[in-house]
Amino acid sequence: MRKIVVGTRQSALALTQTGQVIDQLKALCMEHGIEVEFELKKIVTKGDRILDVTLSKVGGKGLFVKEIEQALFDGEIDFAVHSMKDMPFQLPEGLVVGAIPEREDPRDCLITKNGGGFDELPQGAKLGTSSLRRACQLQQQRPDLNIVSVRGNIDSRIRKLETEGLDAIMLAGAGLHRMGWKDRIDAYLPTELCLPAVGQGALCIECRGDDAFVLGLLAKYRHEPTTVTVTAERSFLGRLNGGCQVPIGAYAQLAQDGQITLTGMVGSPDGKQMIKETMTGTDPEQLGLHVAEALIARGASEILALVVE
Ligand SMILES: NCc1[nH]cc(CCC(=O)O)c1CC(=O)O
Repeated sequence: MRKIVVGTRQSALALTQTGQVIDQLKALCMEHGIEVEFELKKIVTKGDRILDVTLSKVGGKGLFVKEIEQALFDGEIDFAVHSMKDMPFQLPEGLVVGAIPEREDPRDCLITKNGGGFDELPQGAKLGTSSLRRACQLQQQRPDLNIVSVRGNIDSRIRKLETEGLDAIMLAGAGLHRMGWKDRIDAYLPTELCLPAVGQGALCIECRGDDAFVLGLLAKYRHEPTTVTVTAERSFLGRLNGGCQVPIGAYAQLAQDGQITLTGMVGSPDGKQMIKETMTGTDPEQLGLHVAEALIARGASEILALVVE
């Protein structure tokens, strides 16, 4: 029987979502009469070791995936489960996205001290997030908010609500849903108020480009609407060169008739500058490029250049 070794980070969320992927793949194998055994391998990444520095200062997104990709190259693992939003735009030569499974809720949400929603945050409220994208969009609505940087895994961030005396923290709903912590969420932020990160709520199954067995299995697991919408969002990100952690958001939806609607935003961390565009099309890659180019025509590159410095 063929054994497939699955690589993952060792955070509670990573282990939970990888376990869920393996369970779904096992069911799929049963259905198709494919005999496979799965083994989980935990990998400690640089992003997990450096938790006390703002991500953008230590090298951005790639931090969570490099060691895992090395394990793929070395044949120590056969595929890896990542959060799509942690994936850099370009994969290294030889590795591919084997499948994008069905997306969880893409929205950001609030866990608040007083149990209220966004409108109930007190004047000058201390809001914990280290995402420049979240800071930008909430400060644009509420310049009085006092943004406090909090990093760490979602469990430690929730603890910081109390230990750091915050009024609220902002997290991706998807992570909390997957952990079974839905009841901790006090409010969902509509995507019109806070555009999610590119790929938020989606997973990325990465494997070797020449592993026909794994590719064949993963092809059965792919979710078409999620693949289309996330492809549009990532095409947008790629055109803006948004490889590291920058205030960029995007969200695409696919209608019954095949029309994709993509909204993209670029802003400054203080929310004083923010530009947004929405367009519709049928080719996800082209649509992503068009929305990015519309924002570039309105000064997106200049806004982003100030952040990266
Ligand atoms: N940046 C960390 C990260 N990467 C993926 C998720 C979970 C949500 C998802 O899968 O998109 C989170 C936590 C968060 O942003 O709250």
